[in-house]
Amino acid sequence: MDAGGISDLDLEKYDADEQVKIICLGDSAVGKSKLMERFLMDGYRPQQLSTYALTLYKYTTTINGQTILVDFWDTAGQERFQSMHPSYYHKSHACIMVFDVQRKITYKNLPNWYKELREYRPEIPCLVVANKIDADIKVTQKSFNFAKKQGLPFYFVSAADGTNVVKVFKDAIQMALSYKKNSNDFMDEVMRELENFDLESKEETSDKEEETQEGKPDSA
Ligand SMILES: Nc1nc2c(ncn2[C@@H]2O[C@H](COP(=O)(O)OP(=O)(O)OP(=O)(O)O)[C@@H](O)[C@H]2O)c(=O)[nH]1
Ligand SMILES: [Mg+2]
Repeated sequence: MDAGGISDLDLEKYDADEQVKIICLGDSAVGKSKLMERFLMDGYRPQQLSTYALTLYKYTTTINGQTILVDFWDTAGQERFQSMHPSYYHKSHACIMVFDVQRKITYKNLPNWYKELREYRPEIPCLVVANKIDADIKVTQKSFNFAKKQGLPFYFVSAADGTNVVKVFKDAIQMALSYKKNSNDFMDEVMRELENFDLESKEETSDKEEETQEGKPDSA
C-alpha cells in the first residue's frame, strides 16, 4: 500500500468498485475523532487501524449500485504543530475541516488549515464544520463567515448528540466521489490515466473475464 492508502488490493479485499480518501483537519480537541466515531458507529461496521500518528477508518457504502470504499484519515497529535505531514494530504479526495464553536481560536485558525490544504490539494472539496453546538444552541444564530467567503459548504453539528453528523459525512463522500470522477487537477488526471493503463493491461492478460466495465467512470 502506498502513502495515499489507495490500492488495488484494498479494492479487491473489500470488493469495492471505487475508493476515496477523506481527511479531517482542525485544531486539537475540536472533536475530529468524536465526529468520525459518531458517524461510523451509527449502524456501520468500522475497521480501525491505529498508529501513534494517525487512525485510518475503513468504511464501505453503496451509492448508485456501486460499492464505495472510504478511507477516513484522522490524526492524533500532529495538528498541535499546526502542520501536517504531506502524506496526510496525498491523494485525498475531500476534506472535513472542523472547529469548536466554544473556542474562538479554533475558528480563527481555519484560514491556516485551509492555506495548507490548498498548497497540497488545490481543488478538492472542503466542508467546514462547526462542532459542539449542543453546548450552546444559540451559537447557530451567530455567523461564521469564513466558509461563505471561501465558497465552502458549512454545517452546524454535534458529535455529542449526533446533529447533522451523518449529513456531513454523506455529503463529503458524494463530493469526494464526484471530485475523483471529474477532477481537472493535473496530477489526478495523471493518476487516473495510470489506473486506466493498469486496468487495461490486466484485461489483456485475463481474457477469460467476460465482465464489462460498464458504469465504471474510467472505462471511456
Ligand atoms: N459538548 C461536546 N463535546 C464534544 C463534542 N465533540 C467532542 N467533544 C469533546 O471534545 C473533546 C475533544 O474531542 P476529540 O474528538 O478527541 O477531539 P480531536 O479533534 O480529535 O482532538 P485531537 O485528537 O487532539 O486532535 C473530548 O473531550 C470530547 O468529548 C461535541 O459535539 N459536544
Ligand atoms: Mg483525535
